[in-house]
Amino acid sequence: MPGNQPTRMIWRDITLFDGIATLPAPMGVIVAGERIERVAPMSELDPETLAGCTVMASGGVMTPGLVDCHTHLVFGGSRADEFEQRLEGVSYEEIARRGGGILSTVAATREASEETLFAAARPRLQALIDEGVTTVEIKSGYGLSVADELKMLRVARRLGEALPVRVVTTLLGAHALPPEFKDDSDGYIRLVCEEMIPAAAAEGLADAVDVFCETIAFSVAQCERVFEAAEAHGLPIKAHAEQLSNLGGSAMAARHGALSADHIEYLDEAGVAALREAGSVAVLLPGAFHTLRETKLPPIAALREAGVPMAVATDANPGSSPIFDPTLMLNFACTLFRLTPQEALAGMTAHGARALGLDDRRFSDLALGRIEAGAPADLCLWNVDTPAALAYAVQPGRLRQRVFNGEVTHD
Ligand SMILES: N=CN[C@@H](CCC(=O)O)C(=O)O
Ligand SMILES: [Zn+2]
Repeated sequence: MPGNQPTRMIWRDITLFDGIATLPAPMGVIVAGERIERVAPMSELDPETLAGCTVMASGGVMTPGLVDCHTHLVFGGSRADEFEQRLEGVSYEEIARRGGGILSTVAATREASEETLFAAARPRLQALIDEGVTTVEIKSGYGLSVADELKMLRVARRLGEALPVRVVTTLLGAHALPPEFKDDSDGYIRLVCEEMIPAAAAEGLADAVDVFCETIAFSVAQCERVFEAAEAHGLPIKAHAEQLSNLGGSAMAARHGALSADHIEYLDEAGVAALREAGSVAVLLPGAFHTLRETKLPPIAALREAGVPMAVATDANPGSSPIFDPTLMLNFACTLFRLTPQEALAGMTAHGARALGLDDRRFSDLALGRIEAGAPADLCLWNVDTPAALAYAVQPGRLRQRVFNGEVTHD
């Protein structure tokens, strides 16, 4: 289909999940060029309008292209051995303290050339695309030196040029303490602030800056320094916070206007209030919760009550979430976190886009994650009866058509 597709296309008689709510069939969606031109019940589309359109499909469930707003899919090596250790009872934190975990991926990533990293990441990203992802965030964080972090970000950018997907890059220099700074974590934070962030900004390689605020990573004060450096370079911020303990990293990030606080199993009431006040998104990562067999649930009811938007993402990475399947995450978000299927879908569309600043809120006028007139035509048509069925069954292969920026890429 790519190359010779019609200029005006209609999907007719569909059930529509528009990013927030379900509009029952029969709805029609008209795409002209790269944008959505019209979204309306079929009864409101007159014969003249329909006559100028090529019918791409009749029936089915349409959603916005999925937005996976939290991944670490560029990395070297594998951590299958640690998976085995965890099955023998060694905890994620203990593995990290022994110098494994993130640091073992850092060693393999430093070792790998840009080419090797690109070749390894490409099929991982393709797996997400084949299950409906049209926008993906990719973090650095396994380089932990200026050169290696930039190398990772370059690979992420190249992936976005090579494949039909929007790639948003995030510099995660403050992910773990590299061995050469073993006894000098403040020294490493200085490197992140004074060299890494300026270098990534100068080369235009980072769309945002992230930190890992945790007892096994960096303190709230250190993360705040990173945020101040990001702000000085005009880069939006986000945080891995309250994953394994409650340090108050989310509230601090919210005070700095963070796009999102991610993981947040240990988020307390004050943290929920801070996210609400800042308009930050709570990014839920059920893949990590599942893989690490966590027991502390994120405060879903409090977030819901406060009206904090909840996003859902794969967290695809070699350690805590080696899962490259977005629709499985919809299911996990419901079964593990008790989101409704509609909330889970909004989490991987409209709210996922907001967690990246791509919802026309502050950093972009793209309005991704929504099916509405004027928005970029990133769409998925699914072989399911209802939007909820996408979260209900764990069944890859239900994507019938995928439209990226007005181009049909899967048919
Ligand atoms: N929490 C910190 N960072 C990653 C894990 C990375 C890893 O274990 O390699 C996460 O989002 O889960
Ligand atoms: Zn992460």
